[in-house]
Amino acid sequence: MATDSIKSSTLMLRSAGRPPWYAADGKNDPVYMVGVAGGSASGKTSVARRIVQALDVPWVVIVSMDSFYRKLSPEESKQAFLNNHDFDHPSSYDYTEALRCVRDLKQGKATSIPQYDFAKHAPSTESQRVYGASVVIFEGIFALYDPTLLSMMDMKVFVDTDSDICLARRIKRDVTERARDPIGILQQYDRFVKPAFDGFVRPTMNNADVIIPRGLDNEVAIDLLIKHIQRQLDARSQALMRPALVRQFRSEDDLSELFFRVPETNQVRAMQTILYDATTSREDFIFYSDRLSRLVLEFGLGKLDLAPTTVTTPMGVPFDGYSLAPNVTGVTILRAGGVMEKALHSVVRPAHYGKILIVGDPVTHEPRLHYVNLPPSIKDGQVLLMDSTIVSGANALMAVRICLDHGVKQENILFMSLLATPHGVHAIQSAFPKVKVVVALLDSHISEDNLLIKAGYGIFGDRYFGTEC
Ligand SMILES: Nc1ncnc2c1ncn2[C@@H]1O[C@H](COP(=O)(O)OP(=O)(O)O)[C@@H](O)[C@H]1O
Ligand SMILES: Nc1ccn([C@@H]2O[C@H](COP(=O)(O)O)[C@@H](O)[C@H]2O)c(=O)n1
Ligand SMILES: [Mg+2]
Repeated sequence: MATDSIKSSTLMLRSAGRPPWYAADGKNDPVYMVGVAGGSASGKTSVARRIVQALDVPWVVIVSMDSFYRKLSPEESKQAFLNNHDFDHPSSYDYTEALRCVRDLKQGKATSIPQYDFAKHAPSTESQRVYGASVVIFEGIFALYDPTLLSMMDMKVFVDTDSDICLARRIKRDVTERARDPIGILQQYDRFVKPAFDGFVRPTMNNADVIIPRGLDNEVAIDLLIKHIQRQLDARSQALMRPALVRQFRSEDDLSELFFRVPETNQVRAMQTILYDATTSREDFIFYSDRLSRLVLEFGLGKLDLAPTTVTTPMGVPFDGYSLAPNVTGVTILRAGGVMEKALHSVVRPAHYGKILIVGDPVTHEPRLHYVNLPPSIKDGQVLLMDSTIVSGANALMAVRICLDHGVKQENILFMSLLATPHGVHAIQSAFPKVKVVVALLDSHISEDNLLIKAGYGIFGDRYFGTEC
């Protein structure tokens, strides 16, 4: 039997969408949490997966309580293999660990979720890294048991399936997926599973907002549930993203002292004019983008913390200066941020390079994280994070969060961009107040859909790479 099939799985569908930290200014709580409880094999995991499928929203994570079974002592483990260990008592779970994960996710933070191996009755050595979610589904027999966890849930669901059906399904599942034999399953069921369901699990039905009789078979109830969650998410996302609200945000005066703008000389204004001119040839667009990239990088590098040093000149005179930052990682946010890499190579010799690929959803234009490649040494030094444009700030927020998750300190991040909106910069500064932001041009004109800087250079990547339609 494949090992994968007997490990508990924390299903994660988080490839797309507005990340929860988009509104990480502490005022909004955009993470929607659903608890799904019920007896063993009642269909909790199946219902949770159906919700994820039907919601079709990005950044959804299912956290299974399987992940939080306590580690057994050697004697307990021996008994477990004899079907004589009680996995159905509330004390068999590590609630502190479950709370740590759920709290992180609820706050829009990344977390590490332990994995469980049912065949070994033991946690796996690996854990699963989750970068955060807009919707968290917490499922397990005791999902509606702990008061602190209950207080974090926006919706509480109990799956109520006939116990005979549960037992039949459990036998089938545990033989095929959890490396068990039917006799052992029945022994464990009589000794622990059934009494615990009656004594501990069923009473948590009282904590539920919604009870789903027959689990997955109850398409009407599941449909209603999904529609309700969708409505809640829509309401939240409108409050967060309505362009009118976003546009009335901030001017340059509202930005913190860690925002730096390249001084607007005539040369800078002229380059801006060329880039903004719809008739500019691609050749010129590339030339002046590269030039502006070098300028913003040179200017931004002036904001890096440097260590003082003294050297001796050829005349034998000591000279007090600085050593250029020894451990710098240049991280480009692809696709458009990649154009700044050329300039980076020409002005600095970073020790390392990294790439984060974020692509806008073709329909919603929300950011999707596709690829992350960051060197392990990134955590020890300063990071130059680069994107050509900051509009809503959503891509930038995602990229900063990923760097933090790789151990980078906020104060070591310098975010550089050619063109930004004040509200995009403000979004970064609200979420990550210690990050320095350096831009060449600031423009507060934004299109109705909140995607383009209206008076700006259009879609930078398309003009630079010649992929305009
Ligand atoms: N409505 C259903 N019809 C048939 N099989 C189902 C149904 N719901 C769940 N199952 C199967 O029953 C087993 C237990 O379901 P699962 O969702 O894992 O339950 P739980 O997470 O509550 O233990 C799984 O093998 C699953 O595929
Ligand atoms: N090593 C273990 C750990 C747990 N169990 C059983 O799993 C059941 C909970 O999972 P469901 O997906 O069925 O909700 C629970 O009833 C435990 O008895 C186990 O058999 N072995
Ligand atoms: Mg399950």
